[in-house]
Amino acid sequence: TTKPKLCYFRGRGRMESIRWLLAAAGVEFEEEFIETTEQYEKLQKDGRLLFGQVPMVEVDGMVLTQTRAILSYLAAKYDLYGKDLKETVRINMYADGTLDLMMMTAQAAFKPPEEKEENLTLIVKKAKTRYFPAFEKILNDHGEDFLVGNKFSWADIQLLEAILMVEELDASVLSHFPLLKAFKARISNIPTIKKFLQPGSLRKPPADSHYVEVVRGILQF
Ligand SMILES: CCCCC[C@H]1O[C@@H](O)C[C@@H]1SC[C@H](NC(=O)CC[C@H](N)C(=O)O)C(=O)NCC(=O)O
Repeated sequence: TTKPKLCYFRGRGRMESIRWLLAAAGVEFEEEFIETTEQYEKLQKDGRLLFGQVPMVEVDGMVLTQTRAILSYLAAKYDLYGKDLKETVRINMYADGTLDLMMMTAQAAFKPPEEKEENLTLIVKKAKTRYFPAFEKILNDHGEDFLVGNKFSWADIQLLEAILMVEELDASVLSHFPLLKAFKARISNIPTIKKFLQPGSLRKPPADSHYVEVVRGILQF
């Protein structure tokens, strides 16, 4: 079978959660990096970007865009989306929350220098006062190893990804969240995730100024 092909910039952005989900599911994928405006315009001209945007993933004979549509398709395809609708809606709630948090970090690199520090402080504050307390409570109330149905799901993958992303901004961010600390250790040790966290995997580094310049140049913003 042909591997899924991911088409995005050479960075995290909105594509990183898709890389995480595929890696956690043990699915190998290929990547096409958009480095020039010509590449981007060709994709648009060829009608491969429904709304003229990326991420775009070619999988199962389809050309998919819209990050959440792609994530939910892959979560369902790899049995990471709950056993019934009530589990699925909880996974969606948790996934949307972590996506909101991760999009804040994705856009942080694009803030003007004078706003950078304040914005990063705000992200860590949101993580510590809004998102992590919610997940700490879920783990506490359900007393299970995973967020939903005592089974590994897409929600667990996104929460770990979000935790690691915020720890890159403030390494002590979990100091008041013991259950999240244990969750992080547990999920990081799942073999497919452990492998993805090692050097040499297709995981992307935090955005640097070169990445920001390339994306700005291509998207003309
Ligand atoms: C570090 C990542 C930040 C890079 C910038 C990205 O963050 C997003 O805010 C924008 C980009 S991602 C690239 C952007 N894609 C989207 O905004 C997709 C949004 C869509 N709802 C989705 O979820 O996939 C893009 O193609 N824009 C061209 C343009 O709309 O004409």
